Amino acid sequence: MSSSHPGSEPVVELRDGAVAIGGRPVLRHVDLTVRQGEFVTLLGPNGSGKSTLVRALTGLRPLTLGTLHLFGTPLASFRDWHRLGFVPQRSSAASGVPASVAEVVGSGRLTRRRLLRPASRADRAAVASALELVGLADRARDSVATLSGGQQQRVLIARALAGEPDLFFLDEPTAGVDLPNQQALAAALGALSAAGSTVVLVTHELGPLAPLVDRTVVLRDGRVVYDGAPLQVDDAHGHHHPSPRRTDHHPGVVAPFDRSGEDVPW
Ligand SMILES: Nc1ncnc2c1ncn2[C@@H]1O[C@H](COP(=O)(O)OP(=O)(O)OP(=O)(O)O)[C@@H](O)[C@H]1O
Repeated sequence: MSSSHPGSEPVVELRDGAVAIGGRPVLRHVDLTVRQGEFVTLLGPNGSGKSTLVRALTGLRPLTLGTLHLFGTPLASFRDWHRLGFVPQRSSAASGVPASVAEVVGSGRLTRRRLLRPASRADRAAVASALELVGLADRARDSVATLSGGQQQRVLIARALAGEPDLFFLDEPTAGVDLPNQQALAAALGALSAAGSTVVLVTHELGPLAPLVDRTVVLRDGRVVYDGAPLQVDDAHGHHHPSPRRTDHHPGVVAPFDRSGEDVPW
């Protein structure tokens, strides 16, 4: 099992995980351990099962086979959902109901708040610091609908950050997002990672996120075919190159392995 943080606690442990949807196998024999503080990217072609894996790891998509532990607790008895943040794929922050940026971000505090209690000073501080982190502090009072698509994506990330998760899942957060917004996102995730949070990120294109990554997992046809040192996505050629970045921060990192035995993992 590959790990860039060999000494730290596992926060996700999936053993022999399988997911079938409508009787069709989508994930098969997936073993994945993510340790506290790791920044892991999930790569793989369209339909390889990346989104399904993230949904399975967050408990949203039931496993057909296998076991999942979150923070050392079996999924069935796990209750600390406020420890997880999740930004799903292709979601929009604008709902049609007029809502300010601060309101949307504040909704990310609900898993930490008692029902019907007004927002506390801690809630307001968490919203403010999440907006600061994604670079939207000056837009707090604006209607979400007035923001660009990339800024709305940052609002959703701030909403997840406002819950102060220590395990953060993002499904293609940079898809369709322009470079300045990608850079703002990279800065936010960099700060989160530097503070010790664990990040699991699905992406097709790393862009400014590349320097943050300390481990890459590649899926193909619902299986893990690579788990090891960071790879860079080469969109033009559809394959990956090993990246020299960040492994030098982890001299204990084990050599990457390729479970398929092929040079190019997809
Ligand atoms: N709700 C669903 N109903 C039916 N099939 C599904 C569903 N969710 C996923 N699948 C199928 O499971 C397979 C894996 O899908 P998934 O979205 O996990 O892949 P992905 O690697 O995230 O793809 P992409 O990069 O396009 O987002 C695909 O063949 C998809 O059609």
